[in-house]
Amino acid sequence: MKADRAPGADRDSRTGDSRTGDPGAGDSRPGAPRPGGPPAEESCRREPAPARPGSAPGARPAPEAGEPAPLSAIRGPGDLRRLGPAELRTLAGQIRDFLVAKVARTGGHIGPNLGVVELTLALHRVFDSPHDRLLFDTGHQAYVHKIVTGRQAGFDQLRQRDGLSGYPNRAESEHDIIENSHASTALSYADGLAKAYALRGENRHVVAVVGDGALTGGMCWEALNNIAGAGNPVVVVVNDNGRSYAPTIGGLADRLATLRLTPGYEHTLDKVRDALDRTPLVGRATYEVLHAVKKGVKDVLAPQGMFEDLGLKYVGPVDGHDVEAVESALRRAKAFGGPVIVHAVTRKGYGYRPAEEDDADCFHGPGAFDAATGVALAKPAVKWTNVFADELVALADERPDIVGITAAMAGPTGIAPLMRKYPQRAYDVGIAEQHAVTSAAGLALGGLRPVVAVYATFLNRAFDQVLLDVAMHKLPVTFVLDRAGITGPDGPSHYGMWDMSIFGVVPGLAIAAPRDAATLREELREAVAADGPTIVRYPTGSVGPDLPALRRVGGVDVLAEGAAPDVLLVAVGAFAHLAVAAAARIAEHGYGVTVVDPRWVRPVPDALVGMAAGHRLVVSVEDGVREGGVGTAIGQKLRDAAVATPLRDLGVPAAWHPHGSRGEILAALGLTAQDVARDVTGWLSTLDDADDPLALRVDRR
Ligand SMILES: Cc1ncc(C[n+]2csc(CCOP(=O)(O)OP(=O)(O)O)c2C)c(N)n1
Ligand SMILES: CC(=O)[C@@H](O)[C@H](O)COP(=O)(O)O
Ligand SMILES: [Mg+2]
Repeated sequence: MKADRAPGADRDSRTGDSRTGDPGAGDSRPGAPRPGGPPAEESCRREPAPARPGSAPGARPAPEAGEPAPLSAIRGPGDLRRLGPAELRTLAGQIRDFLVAKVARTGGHIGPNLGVVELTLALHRVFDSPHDRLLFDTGHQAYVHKIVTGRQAGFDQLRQRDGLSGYPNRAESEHDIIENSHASTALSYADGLAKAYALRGENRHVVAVVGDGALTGGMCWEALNNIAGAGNPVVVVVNDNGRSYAPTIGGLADRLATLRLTPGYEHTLDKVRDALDRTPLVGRATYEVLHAVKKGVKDVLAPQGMFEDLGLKYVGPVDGHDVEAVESALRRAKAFGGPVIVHAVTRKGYGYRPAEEDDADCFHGPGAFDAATGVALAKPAVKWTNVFADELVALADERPDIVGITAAMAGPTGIAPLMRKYPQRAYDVGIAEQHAVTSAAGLALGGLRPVVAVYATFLNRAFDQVLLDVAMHKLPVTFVLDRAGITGPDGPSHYGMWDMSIFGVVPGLAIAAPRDAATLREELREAVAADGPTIVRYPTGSVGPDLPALRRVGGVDVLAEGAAPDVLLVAVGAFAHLAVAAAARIAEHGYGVTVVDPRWVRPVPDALVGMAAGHRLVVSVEDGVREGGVGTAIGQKLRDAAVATPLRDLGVPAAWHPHGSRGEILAALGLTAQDVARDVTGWLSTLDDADDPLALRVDRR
């Protein structure tokens, strides 16, 4: 039973990647489908499903006459189990309509979720959540799971402050478990859960849904090794749509493609089966014999030894958009009683033409868009990512040793333009940040100048590789961290707030935090010219206007200064704009403020010591975690230099801050110009009154 297409007028597919304003990632990237290689299956493009006679081309066929409208009646998984095939078909179509209508308004992971409608329905019909545990790797594809577990009403506030999370969330539902949006963790959770149930004698199934992209992450294979070894009844559902953002790369992707795209094998089998079904008596027996032969045939034509050699039973490939076929595969897996892989072949964006035809990333995670056309609603703006992408290509034009690395995010991190212009000098390593770092170390040892572009939050998992494989070897690798600081809609596991603290302690590694486009270009060039490892980090979203310096002292830019040296306000990165605005407010109270941008924030520049000694108070403000951050490091440097000027450091508290918009979260943390001005003015007036300059209370909220 095939899925229905969501309604959709004929419309142009969205042009390019709205994240980077990239006019559309050509597919000349390494690892992209080879010309003449597998069919456009990986491009999430597909032939439109056959519409019912009489319906408009591309429109979803009208529900079958007399079918009940099941979506509104679905309040929990139990309601799914009462549905027959026709109602499931209607429900799948209604869920697609629902997803497009809601996510068009809020933005979110529409593509991944359109691809798992039937898969999720089948999961909840075969397994008994929450007694059985359903885990979603990365979790961005759990909207359908939320729809069928009683949370339809929350989608109007999807990913908004105090609204529904875009990922599973235990506070929302007993059906949810993994809240971490970092890929490749679900199988390890599943291994642990299954071991716990086995030890406690609890008869509960553990099912983990993992994407083909997440499967390129090393932790998955560590987990599979253990799952196979433990022999517990873990069901691993590989949601294979051939994509991360771009087509999934590497040998694993090729093997999965072989499995799902061996038309000869599947076609031959269908033909043989049809022919024999028409042959009475002997036909059936003959087919059973052939079916036994099938294993051998399959091993030759579509070798899935990869999994079976690990000791994992393999079931599939199964059409992930056919609820009955998926259910049948899941029931077999459930009954198997040991570790089993169910290989479901799906399509990202399935059933919504703008997503199906979006070659960039199949509407992986767009902002708000016009449901009728798929066109992004946000006005294109120059983003930090665009500035980096352009400067990297300029650098590559000048220096043949410059190469780029991405962990399956060439578009979102700005590596795509380099990949298009110099396909041999840009590497997509899959969702494998640890490998990306040490592979970059290898590239550097080989005489090249690697630039590793990842989101700040994802570099956390590669701390050891940065520390020992790169920095201990003093290798000139540059890490460009996009989405540094508070991002917003993706919630706490996505906040790139840890980098200046955890990587700030790495010996020999220098961290730059540009404040605008001009300093991003300048500091990127300084970074790739450095002898040792460097990080350049900047926030999500559009880049503000350039903020020129009055002068530069020892590498530190002076951005503003007042009549008297009352307070030295040290602004980290993009917070320079906030600091300059706060300084104007503080000046209204008669205090003089010197605003400086250190540019290179770790190690702390020496020039700050002299500047601090000449002021009554030092205040730092950073879009990063406060504990162990730049402010902490400045305080240590002042103490080491016996400079007694009191210091107060403002930053993001080390805590799990709930999702919302970046502005809302920063305001809630007191990181606005108004809040900073109020704090600094308060501290200065305390200094005026106190005879002990250190009698400063820190009454941060
Ligand atoms: C460690 C890590 N790196 C990068 C990402 C960004 N990311 C989110 S989803 C995604 C692609 C996932 O592909 P796949 O697992 O195949 O799921 P699909 O979106 O195709 O359903 C990536 C790279 C992440 N969440 N975690
Ligand atoms: C699930 C995931 O990790 C990414 O898809 C993330 O949601 C992208 O974030 P941006 O929207 O900031 O690119
Ligand atoms: Mg995928």
